[in-house]
Formats: sequence, C-alpha cells, structure tokens
Amino acid sequence: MSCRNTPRTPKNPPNASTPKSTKPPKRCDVSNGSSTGKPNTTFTNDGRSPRKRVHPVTPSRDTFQTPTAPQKRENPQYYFTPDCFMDVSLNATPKVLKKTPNVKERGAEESNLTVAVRVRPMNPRELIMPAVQSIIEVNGNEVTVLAGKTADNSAGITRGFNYDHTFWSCNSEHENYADQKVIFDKIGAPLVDRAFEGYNVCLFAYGQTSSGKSYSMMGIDTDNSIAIGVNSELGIIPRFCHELFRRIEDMKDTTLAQVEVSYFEIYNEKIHDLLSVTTCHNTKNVLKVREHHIYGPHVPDLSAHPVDSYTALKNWMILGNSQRATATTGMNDKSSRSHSIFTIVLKLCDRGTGTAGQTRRSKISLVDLAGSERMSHTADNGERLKEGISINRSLLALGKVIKTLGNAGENQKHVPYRDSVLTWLLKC
Ligand SMILES: Nc1ncnc2c1ncn2[C@@H]1O[C@H](COP(=O)(O)OP(=O)(O)OP(=O)(O)O)[C@@H](O)[C@H]1O
Repeated sequence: MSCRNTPRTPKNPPNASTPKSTKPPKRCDVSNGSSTGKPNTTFTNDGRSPRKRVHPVTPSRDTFQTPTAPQKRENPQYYFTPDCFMDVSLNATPKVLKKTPNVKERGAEESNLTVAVRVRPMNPRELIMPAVQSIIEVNGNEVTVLAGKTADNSAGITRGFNYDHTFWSCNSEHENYADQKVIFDKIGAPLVDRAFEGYNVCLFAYGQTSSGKSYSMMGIDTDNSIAIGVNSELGIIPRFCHELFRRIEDMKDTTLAQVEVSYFEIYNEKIHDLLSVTTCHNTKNVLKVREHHIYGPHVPDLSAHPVDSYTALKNWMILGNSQRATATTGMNDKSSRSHSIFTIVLKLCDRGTGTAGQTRRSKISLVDLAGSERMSHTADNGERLKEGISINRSLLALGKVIKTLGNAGENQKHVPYRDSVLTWLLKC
C-alpha cells in the first residue's frame, strides 16, 4: 500500500518478487538475549493492553476501505496522519481487547510485557582465557548468578532472578537446550498470533556486547534457502516473517492480506534507512524524526516496501543487513554499532460478501539493539569510542525510560523519552 509520507523508492531489490501494496496496524513486544556465558534479555510486549487510540482506517491511504471511510477524508487529522500510526480498525477491534481485565484483576502471567533470558555458550575467545568459567545456572524460570564462585568451587554469593522464560543454549546435549526454533516458538510465535489479531507488537533484544542479540534476532543464514526447516541457525526475525506468510497462505480463501516492510538503524543518534536503494554505503542519508501531534514520533521519509512473499521480504532483509553498521571490536568480530529496527505492517481484510470486509492492522517492530560495552574492552580507536559512547548513552536512556514507566504508578512522572532517538521512537 502506499503511504503519503513515505516516498515509494524503487521496487524490490534484485530477485524480489512483484510487490503488493499493504498497510497494517500494530502490537508491541520486546525481547533480548544474552551472551558471554552471560544472559541476554528479551522483552516482549504483546500490546495486549490496547494501544490507546483506536480509529477507522483512512481510505485515501489504505487499499482496504470501509463504508464509512469517505467521511474521514474531510478531517485534516486523517489527512496528515502517517500510515504507520494508523491503529486497529474500530470495526475489527479484537474481542480480547474488550475483555481485557484491569491491572488489579489479572495475574502477572497475563501482563502484556514478557521478559526472557537466553544464556549463550562461551565463545572461542572466552574458552582460551585462563580461569574462565560459567557463573550462570538456569532452573525453570530462575537464573542463578554465582557471583562469588571461585575456581575451586568454594563458597560464593549467589543471586537468583526470575523471568517469564529462561533459555539454556550452552550445550546441545543438555536436556533443556534451547535452539533457535525453541526460542522462536516460545517468544516469536505468540507475537505472530497477536499480530494476526490486530495488535501492535514489539520484540527487542537487549544485552551487553557479544551476548548473542543479533544471533537470536537474525541468526545465521547458512544455506540461503527459503525453507526454514533446513536452516537451523535462522533467528527470530526470518522465522517470524516465514510464519507470517505461511499463515497468510493458509487463510487466503477468507482473508486478503497486505504486508509492508521498513528497516532502519540508529547510528550515533542518526537514523539511516537500510532499505534505501539510493544509499551509497558510505554516504547514508540521515532521516529526521518528526513528532505528530496525535500519534507521536515517526520518520516521515523512511521507505516502506510492499511484499507478497517470504522470498521478496527476505531479499529486503538481506539488503538491509548488508547496509547495517558493524565493526570488529575487542569483544566481537562483528559487533553491531547501531540499533536496528525491522518493521512489518500487516493488514488483513476479511473477504466479505459485501462491498468491504473488516480490516485489522498491526505494526510489528523487531529491534536488535547495539550492546552495552566497556570502553576499555571494545574501543580501540576514535570511531569505535564515539560509537560506544553513543550506544551506552542511548541504552542508559532506555533504562531510565523503562524504570520510570515501571515506577510510574498513579503519580505518573515525566518519562524522559526525548533523551535519545531510540526512546523517542519507541515511545509510540
Ligand atoms: N546461542 C548461541 N549459540 C551459538 N553461538 C552464539 C549464540 N549466541 C551468540 N553466538 C555467537 O556469539 C557471537 C556474538 O554474538 P552476536 O554478534 O549475536 O552478539 P551481539 O550481542 O549482537 O553483539 P553486539 O552487541 O556487539 O552486536 C557470534 O559469533 C554468534 O554467532
């Protein structure tokens, strides 16, 4: 589908199949993984608590039209609202929204925020370091850190932390070993469900540098095949996209679906479009964030690309990954030097017998954050140092925002979203 504020850059990259227009609604989840024998965390917010505003989809920018839509065109608010902020169609509001109990009534397990921790195996660098051993243990949903453990296993201090999910990925012989498929099934698949119900979802990976965030989110494409089953190293994002199109195929007789993707990075507090076909590798255009008076911060000039198959989407994903800023640091041979945000907009319309069916729209944000780092371990030259400072500063801002939201209570304090581009954009 076409977006008023989103210039339609040239079609799909080489090999991409013919695009189809589509624009979706939203839902939100977050996830992060761990590394270095240390846990990486994954937060998921399935947006089960309805996104504040629910309103009909505007016909001028949506292929799917509702009978009442033409009236909305006369309202300037609808004219200038970016497509990415078009929430769930009023008529198609999922029933679960209406049934959502208030916070006091529901248990923690029904929270719309899920946090998972994954423990990765030690890497070759850690394995050859003298006297290095794992200090993490996972039991059920608890992670235990043996903070004072010594080489001879003498007494130490232990600390336990509980999460919604914990994953042990250190040795494949372990009975609870969690591979990429297990991670997706537990963390990613429920978000696909929510997205098809019309919620916005956001999943992000958070952790220190080299903890395995990119591995968990994107994984490794070992055989360049579109078949997920034969490629065990693929991460949550490709699996999510594959599952999305599998379900669309299953429901094609009853539901018309449109999918659109965007991919951008925040590098040194600047936004770069990773899917811009006009971008030269070393001269990326810097995009601006704009604050919409109703729908909040957005990136008006970000390109959005309609896709009609997993193959087409994968071509965009490969292009975006190739343009992402990475570098070798003292901690990671291919360290992400930017936060990347892969966005899918899914729009579903029931094939009704009448003139127009009901529309559900969901925005899916899959975020691979850059890792926090100690300058003494990673920063070996001026550029890395500058990147590291920027990364740490924005992660600090993210921490402050999460903390403020968590402590907000009834006396909601000022939430410092504007302290970094990342938190400003994630505000919506
Ligand atoms: N669960 C895992 N199983 C096997 N290897 C892993 C796993 N997690 C991470 N790795 C490996 O560890 C290394 C570092 O992982 P990755 O690059 O994903 O870390 P990162 O957290 O994204 O780092 P940065 O923040 O610096 O970008 C990679 O070589 C990756 O293949």
